[in-house]
Amino acid sequence: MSYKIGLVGKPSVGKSTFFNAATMNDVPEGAYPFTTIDPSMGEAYVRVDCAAPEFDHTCTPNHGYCTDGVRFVPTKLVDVAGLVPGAHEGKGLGNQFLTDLNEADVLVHVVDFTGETDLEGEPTEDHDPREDIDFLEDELDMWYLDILEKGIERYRSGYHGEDKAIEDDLAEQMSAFKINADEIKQVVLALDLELDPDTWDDADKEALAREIRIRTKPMLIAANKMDTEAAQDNWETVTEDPAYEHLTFVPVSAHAEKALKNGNEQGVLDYRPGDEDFEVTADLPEEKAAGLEQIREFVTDFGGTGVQQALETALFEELGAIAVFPGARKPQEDGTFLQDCFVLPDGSTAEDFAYFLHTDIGDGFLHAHDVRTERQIGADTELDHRDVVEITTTN
Ligand SMILES: Nc1nc2c(ncn2[C@@H]2O[C@H](COP(=O)(O)OP(=O)(O)OP(=O)(O)O)[C@@H](O)[C@H]2O)c(=O)[nH]1
Repeated sequence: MSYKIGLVGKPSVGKSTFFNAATMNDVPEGAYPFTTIDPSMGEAYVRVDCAAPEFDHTCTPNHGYCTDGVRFVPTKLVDVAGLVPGAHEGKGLGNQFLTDLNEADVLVHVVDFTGETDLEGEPTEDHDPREDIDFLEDELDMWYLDILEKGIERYRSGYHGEDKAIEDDLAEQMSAFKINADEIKQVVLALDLELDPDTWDDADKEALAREIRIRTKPMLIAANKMDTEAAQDNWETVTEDPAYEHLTFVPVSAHAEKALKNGNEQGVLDYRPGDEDFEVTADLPEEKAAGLEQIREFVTDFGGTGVQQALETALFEELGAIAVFPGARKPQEDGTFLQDCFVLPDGSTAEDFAYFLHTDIGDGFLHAHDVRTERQIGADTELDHRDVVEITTTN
């Protein structure tokens, strides 16, 4: 299993630039974990501080790569195409769009913060980026509401027989969103509603759909084009608006990330993705050098281009995932060390991790060790981000 981060956004916001920059990586040949012929799916990487230096060894990653103690762990990035203009006028979201959305564990909504593209992606002035955020949230809520209503229908038609509970029917109908009956029950009660759809009015259903959407489809806003004054002018207005408190914003310049990755590829600069600075290693024409200095100003001010930051915040904060290294204190006989680093759901236990590695390892689970502290940990122990865990099996 590997996580999928879905990239969404209306046309011309810089989604392609973001996607291309994030998936363009100088990865050693053969180190790609996913083979795909789907151009809308790419390999991106999230940074995790490597555990190897703590053991005074060098890691040998199976997938991704590691530079100066920073491990680049592969994750899937899906370009969710088709946030179509006019969708809000009743056409609704396209099928492919919904299929892609269904599969995405977390969304990064790329928003043009300059306000210079309208809802259709055409050039304009003074467009409020909040409209884009509302637009996508409303569309998602309508989609969820539709499914919620189908669940209510199902309940009313008595599909589950006499002993039916509304949360069971809703969970069944919403199985693609990975939410169970218990969690649905919690949401209903948290909204002060009864577990009886006959008592829900339209506003209640909308609130319920929205709450389930927020819980099951975490979303982060990549405030793009922040290298421009227009975008910077909008930043405060939008991010400090209390109506958007439920969202996390990351300032991004997809353009800067793409330029730095290009420079790296051409061998004219040294840039490690996500870093706050880079080194120019070639003599460049004046114009190009000046352009890079502008980018330098941006990355030093904003702590990076924001592309890596957006992906990592989406995965590790919005989704709450953790990265875990399977391993031992010492390299193997063949010199390999900490070859893997896996991204797991929040709350994963030592036993979950064993099953994640292999069914046989899960079935034969005897005990696990926290390699750092050398303490034995039980099957039910919840793991933390960056744990190094060794599992002992009966076979
Ligand atoms: N200033 C600035 N411009 C950017 C940035 N990212 C993208 N752009 C520009 O925005 C325009 C649209 O970028 P694309 O990446 O093609 O946008 P898109 O959202 O994929 O658009 P479609 O391909 O039309 O769906 C291009 O002119 C880019 O050069 C950025 O970070 N800063």
